[in-house]
Amino acid sequence: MTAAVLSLGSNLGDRVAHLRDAVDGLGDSLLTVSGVYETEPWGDTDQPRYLNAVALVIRPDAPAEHWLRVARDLEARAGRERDLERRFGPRTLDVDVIDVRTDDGAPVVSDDPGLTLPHPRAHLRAFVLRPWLDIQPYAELPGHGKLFDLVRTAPVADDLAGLRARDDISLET
Ligand SMILES: Nc1ncnc2c1ncn2[C@@H]1O[C@H](COP(=O)(O)OP(=O)(O)OP(=O)(O)O)[C@@H](O)[C@H]1O
Ligand SMILES: Nc1nc2c(c(=O)[nH]1)N=C(CO)CN2
Repeated sequence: MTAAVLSLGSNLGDRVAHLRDAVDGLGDSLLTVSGVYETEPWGDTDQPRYLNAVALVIRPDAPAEHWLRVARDLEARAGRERDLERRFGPRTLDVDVIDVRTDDGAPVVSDDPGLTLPHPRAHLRAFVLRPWLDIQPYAELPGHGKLFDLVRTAPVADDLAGLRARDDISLET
């Protein structure tokens, strides 16, 4: 069994529909999903604001790579096009694998560029950590510490003001 934390983001087209389709696409694997946050673009500021959320998924006998395939499938279904000129540019749907745990709760750690775990930029991203805190308040990002500490220290703390909870949108199925 592996459990994974997936980050979902959208800033092109019908953002809510893209997030809802992604959550639907997780099917029986979905354990729970966070609230939705409107967030300032990170890494490349000249683009529309994102809607972000985080999902917790679980599946018997799934290796960590399974979650990367799931992420890529969901992005493809949302018609995501890669702009090689803009690494952090706009997209219909972005699904990142943030953290994967085995049966005993041990984190999967990998420096494979094809699947780096935990996600190498997650500790810098308020748009990942704040929604994650909604669903696992005592979670730890391996190598970086507790979420509740990360969101209270720079650089994440400085970016929290740019997040707005969208309580009018629910991704619960
Ligand atoms: N934990 C991970 N989650 C998702 N993709 C990963 C991960 N680790 C490595 N990758 C690789 O990163 C490559 C680029 O993925 P992608 O285009 O989604 O990046 P990005 O979303 O633009 O940037 P970022 O990963 O910083 O959010 C993919 O080919 C994928 O194999
Ligand atoms: N706020 C926000 N900014 C981003 C996001 C995202 O999901 N949310 N995804 C990116 C892809 O790497 C780049 N920047």
